[in-house]
Amino acid sequence: MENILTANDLTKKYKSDAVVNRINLQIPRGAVYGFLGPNGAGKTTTIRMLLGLIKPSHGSISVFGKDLRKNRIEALKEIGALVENPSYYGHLNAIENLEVYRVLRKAPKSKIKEVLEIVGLEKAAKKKVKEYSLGMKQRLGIAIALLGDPKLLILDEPTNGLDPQGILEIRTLIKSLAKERGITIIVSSHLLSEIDQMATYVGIISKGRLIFQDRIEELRRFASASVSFTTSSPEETFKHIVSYGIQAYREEEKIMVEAEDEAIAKVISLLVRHGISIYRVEENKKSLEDIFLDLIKEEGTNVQSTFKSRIS
Ligand SMILES: Nc1ncnc2c1ncn2[C@@H]1O[C@H](COP(=O)(O)OP(=O)(O)OP(=O)(O)O)[C@@H](O)[C@H]1O
Repeated sequence: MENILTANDLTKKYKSDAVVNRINLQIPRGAVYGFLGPNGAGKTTTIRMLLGLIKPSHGSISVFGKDLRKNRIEALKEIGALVENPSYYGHLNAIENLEVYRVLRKAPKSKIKEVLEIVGLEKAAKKKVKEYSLGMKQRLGIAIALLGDPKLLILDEPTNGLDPQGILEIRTLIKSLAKERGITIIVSSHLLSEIDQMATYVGIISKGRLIFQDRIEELRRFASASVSFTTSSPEETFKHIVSYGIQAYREEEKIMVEAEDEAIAKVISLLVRHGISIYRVEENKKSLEDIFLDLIKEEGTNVQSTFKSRIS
């Protein structure tokens, strides 16, 4: 699939600290790309570089096949963004706020009604923005970002601070912008549960490094279950399973095996053949949240090294 945005070796250093450290991003056309990482991981810094708001210390960014450094104005025309608390004129209503940006963007007047409808603010269009809820303000921010008919929308933590209803509304809006309008979206968050519910691709950043990037299904694959065997002789059980060529590991008295039907059936018949009593066979599903936490742990984990091969 064609990448609408790529970043190579992107790095930002403050003094000698690399807060974004040689990351490679690939954002496929039409994706909702969840840019996930704990607070302070480097999401905002990366996004600010993608938007040309700060200069990378090293590396390059290409938007729609063009180098951002050389074609800044042209590239940025195709991008709409909502980055941290946008400033509004509180004493003006949504239409009046949008008018300010419409003139700057040189968009036609008809755009204002259109974007208000897209974000579901048409009924509140004449209300003063200072009376808006945070969720409404975020939707107005997205409306402003849509004024220039962007092909790529970059949203930095758009659901931060919202109540569950507000979060749901923004999430629904993001999904529909991608699905119905074909807009590619990069959306950052520190919550995997958020990203899980709207993203088709995910990039995970931790301490300035990109530690995973792929389709969200690939991340889910790591949430696949393992099966634990509790038997009369863990030692023997482990020995037999491994000698049969099935991957297994020990967790105290339990022997863990990947939960593929064939493997489980083989293990059971093997143990029965060797006269080992099977007390319990249990399925243990690792949640996506567990995987995310594993990934961002200080020390590299098995999961992380498995993921490394997925990052180009
Ligand atoms: N202008 C700056 N000078 C020095 N350090 C900075 C500057 N801007 C950001 N940082 C540092 O870079 C790191 C990454 O910050 P960044 O805001 O990109 O993280 P983030 O992933 O967006 O987190 P959050 O969700 O908390 O905003 C942080 O440790 C931050 O303190």
